[in-house]
Order: sequence, then structure tokens, then C-alpha cells
Amino acid sequence: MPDTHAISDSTVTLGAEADYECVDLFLRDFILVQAIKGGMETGLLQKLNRTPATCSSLLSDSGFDAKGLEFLLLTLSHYNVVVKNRAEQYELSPEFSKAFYFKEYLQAKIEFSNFLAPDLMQNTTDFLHSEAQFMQSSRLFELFDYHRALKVTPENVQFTRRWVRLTTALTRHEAGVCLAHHDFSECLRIMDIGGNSGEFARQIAEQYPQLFATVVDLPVVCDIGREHTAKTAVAQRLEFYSANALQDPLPGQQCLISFKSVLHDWPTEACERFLQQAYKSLKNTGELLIFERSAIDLTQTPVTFGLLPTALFYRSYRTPEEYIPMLQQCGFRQITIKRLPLETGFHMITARKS
Ligand SMILES: C[S@@+](CC[C@H](N)C(=O)[O-])C[C@H]1O[C@@H](n2cnc3c(N)ncnc32)[C@H](O)[C@@H]1O
Repeated sequence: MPDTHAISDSTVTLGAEADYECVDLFLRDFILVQAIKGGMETGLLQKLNRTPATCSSLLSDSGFDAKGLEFLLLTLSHYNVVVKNRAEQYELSPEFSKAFYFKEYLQAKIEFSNFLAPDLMQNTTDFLHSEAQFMQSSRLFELFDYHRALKVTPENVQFTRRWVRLTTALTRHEAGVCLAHHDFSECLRIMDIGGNSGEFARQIAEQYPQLFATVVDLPVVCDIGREHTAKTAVAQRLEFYSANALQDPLPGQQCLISFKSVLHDWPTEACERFLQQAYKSLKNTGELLIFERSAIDLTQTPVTFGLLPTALFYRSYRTPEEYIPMLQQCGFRQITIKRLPLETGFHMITARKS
């Protein structure tokens, strides 16, 4: 008989699935980030990605004045975003070329950090004194206002689209890490709670053609998700289920239920409620999967500009150990923890309904 109370705990070695993290090298500080943003907005970086160019040819077919172009090119050179080749043409450095491959991810991180930077600049003392105080003044809730995801109106859809675009750009790459380290081949029905645009479920369904996925989220988010996945190859095997997953009845008999980057947003009591709901919806022996950022270890991870959205809420993230009593309380057994050393640590926790 296996010991169902034993907890397996391991650290995973990451491979190509974490290649997207090469962008972090270019998100270290404010000026570097603004120079990249400027380079992308003006199309200069896209141009250099296609073909090397001299300063004068760049000047002739752009809206820059000579000093503006010089400022941008020299700043980007200083940070090794662009380099000069033997023909005195500018081109992307090999390192930035790699990062530019993930440009939607890079753009999402820039947009997110720039949106939250004023919070730290204007409320530094609140940030250091108390989370509650800081939260009151933070713009995060201006961006992620879940109340505006409850009723489908054109204004709410437009508002919600902005943050769903950001979470989708991040999940597009984070999902690959989860897929590389979890086997879904035994699953016929899975449910992703707080599944957003369905990007995570879409990727799982794409890799595992035997399964059908239900994405549970708030009504406006579900509408945006239907649109996001409608033209994909797996649209027939994905359904969106609008619900408040804290209290509404959810579809049952699931082989696996996932929470990706959801539970850490919530205080313990709500988190326990989500887990109880998942327990109820799993079939016997069904599996729970939690995949999210872990508490940040500031002794190992210096906070950079690109890490701002995470760092500002560093008090909220949990260690995997904090989930163990909650899971056991619900009745989950066979708990496993995998630690994934991404930019900040992530964890993947699995557990079985006994
Ligand atoms: C931080 S986002 C994570 C989204 C997605 N799992 C990802 O990793 O990209 C949290 C998600 O939970 C959804 N959500 C929040 N409260 C919810 C509730 N009570 N019931 C269902 N979904 C909820 C939000 O709309 C949002 O899509």
C-alpha cells in the first residue's frame, strides 16, 4: 500500500520550456525598458530585426529627428539591445534577437510594469508600512476590476479585454512549463478554474487530443475567451462555463481540476473555498493541479523593473507548504510538490481526491 500521507517534494530542472525567460535580461531597469518600448512603438526594433541598417537610412524613413534617433540608438547600444556590425550598420544583438522572438511576452511585461510603476513612486512608504494601506492606493485593482467582469456590456467587455490580453500573453509561455512537467494523458475531462481566455486549457487540449476541457470564469471573461479560442483547432473540445467558482455549482466528474495563477490572489478563507469546490467537482481519484508563482525569496532574487508587478504584491504569494493543511483539510491525499526555478520560483502542487 502506498503511504498516501507522504508528500513528495522535488525541484525540477528546466529546459527549453523556460527559454522565454531570456526577456528578463532586458527588463532590468527603467530607462532600458523605456528605450525598448520606444524602439518597438516606433517600429525601429522590428525594422532592425528584419535587416541591419545605418543611422542615416534609419533617419530617412522614420519620424525621428537626428538627436532623438541618436538618443535611442546609443541607449539601446549601451544596454546591448543593438550592436554595430562591420559595415557600421545597426542590428539586434544576438541576445536581444532571442528575446525579441518573445515580443508579445516582452510587451506585456513592459505594459504591466509601466502601469504599476507610479504606485511605487507615489506610495513608497505605504508599500513598506502595510499591504492594506498600499492596496488602497494601488492601480492594480483599477486594471483587474473583477466587478466589471460580471455583467456583459460593451464597456465592460472593452475594459476587461485589456487585462485579459496581458494575462493571456504571460500564460502563453508559462503554460508550456506546466505542460513540460505534468502528464495529462490519463485525463478525459479537465476543468480550469479562473481559466481566463482559455489559453492554458487550449494548450493542454492541443497536446492531448483525448481530452475535453471546461474553462470556468466570470461572464465577461468567458465571452472574451470564447472569442479567443473560437478559431483554434481545439474549439470543439473547449467549453466556457460562466460562474462564481467560490459559490456556484460547477460541472462534476472531472478527471483533473487546475488553478493556474489563481489561488495566490485570494486570502486563505477564499482559497479553502475554491479547493472545496474543486474537491466536489472531481471524480473519485481525480487530480487537483495548482500551478503558480511561489513566495519570492528576496535573498536569491533581486527585484528588477520588470519584476515590479510581482514584487509589489510579494506579501501575497504562498509557499507550497502553506497549501498542505488546506488540501488535507478538504480530504486531498497523495500530495506532490514540484518547485520550478523560473524568474521567481513557481510551484506545481498535485493532490488526489481519495
Ligand atoms: C490572475 S487571473 C489568472 C488567469 C489565468 N488562470 C492565467 O493564469 O492566465 C485570475 C482569474 O480568475 C478569475 N476569477 C476571479 N474571481 C473568480 C470567481 N469568483 N470565479 C471564477 N473565476 C474568477 C478572473 O476573472 C481571472 O481570469
